Amino acid sequence: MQATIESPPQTKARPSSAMSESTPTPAAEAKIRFDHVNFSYGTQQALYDIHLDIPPRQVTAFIGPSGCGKSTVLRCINRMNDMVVGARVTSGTLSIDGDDINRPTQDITELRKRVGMVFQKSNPFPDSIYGNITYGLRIAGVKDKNILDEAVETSLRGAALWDEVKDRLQTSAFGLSGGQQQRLCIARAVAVRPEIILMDEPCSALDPIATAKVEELIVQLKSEFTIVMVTHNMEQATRCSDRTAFYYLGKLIEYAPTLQLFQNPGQKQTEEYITGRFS
Ligand SMILES: Nc1ncnc2c1ncn2[C@@H]1O[C@H](COP(=O)(O)OP(=O)(O)OP(=O)(O)O)[C@@H](O)[C@H]1O
Repeated sequence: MQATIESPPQTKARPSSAMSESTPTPAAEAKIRFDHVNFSYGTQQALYDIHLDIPPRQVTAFIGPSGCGKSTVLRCINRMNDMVVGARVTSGTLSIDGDDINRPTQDITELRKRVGMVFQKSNPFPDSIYGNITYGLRIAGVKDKNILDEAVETSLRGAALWDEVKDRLQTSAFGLSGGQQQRLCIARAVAVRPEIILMDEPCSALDPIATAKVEELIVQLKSEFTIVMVTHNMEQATRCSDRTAFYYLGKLIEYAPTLQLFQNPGQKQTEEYITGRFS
């Protein structure tokens, strides 16, 4: 039996090696499902038998030491790893709403419409605030100014940025502070109404006040979006996420409700990592 989201807590938290001996059971509520996924960069295997269900409209955090594979798992979800020559899923299935996203007929542009991404370092386009938010809609062919205006206001409100920027929408996005730029990038991701938003260490370049705003935003956004975030900050995982996955050396060691994982870890390696006794 795999680490399905309906399982009782004790059975959710298990090492991937234990999962690999089991038979998958469909989880009706899984938005994203990794089913025994192995992944390699060329000849170097980076992920081993990743098996987890990510529920819809919750925040799932990925934690673990540097190089353990968190970002690789995240980038499998929107096939960002395709951009690396030789990188590929070597076995297993990764599905969203039951559809295998690595099937030959998968349209990558469609996939990336469904799966937005926010990066570690904010990356506004060299354009106005308005231009940044409307970019995705304009390349999708939306020309109606009323629709674009409404999307700008809704997205900026959704990213808790509207009040701060509503009087300077036509000014450069580079004129915003680092924290505002990161919230702008979240608003830009939200504007195209994806189903899933991936966040790779979204607060690592921010000060504590900007971090608090982005964390608050992440918690608000989960009412509409499925959020998966990589973080090195365990307090952040505790504050923001519903479920946490701990990885080590390319393996999923433990996956459980966040409070359970931090208060009562089921694996020795998890306990050593979260208590800072990891060697
Ligand atoms: N583009 C790449 N080409 C080759 N190997 C890569 C590439 N990206 C990552 N790797 C390797 O895959 C493994 C997992 O890396 P990944 O970046 O997913 O780890 P991570 O847990 O996100 O690390 P960090 O916390 O430092 O960002 C590492 O051994 C890394 O060297």
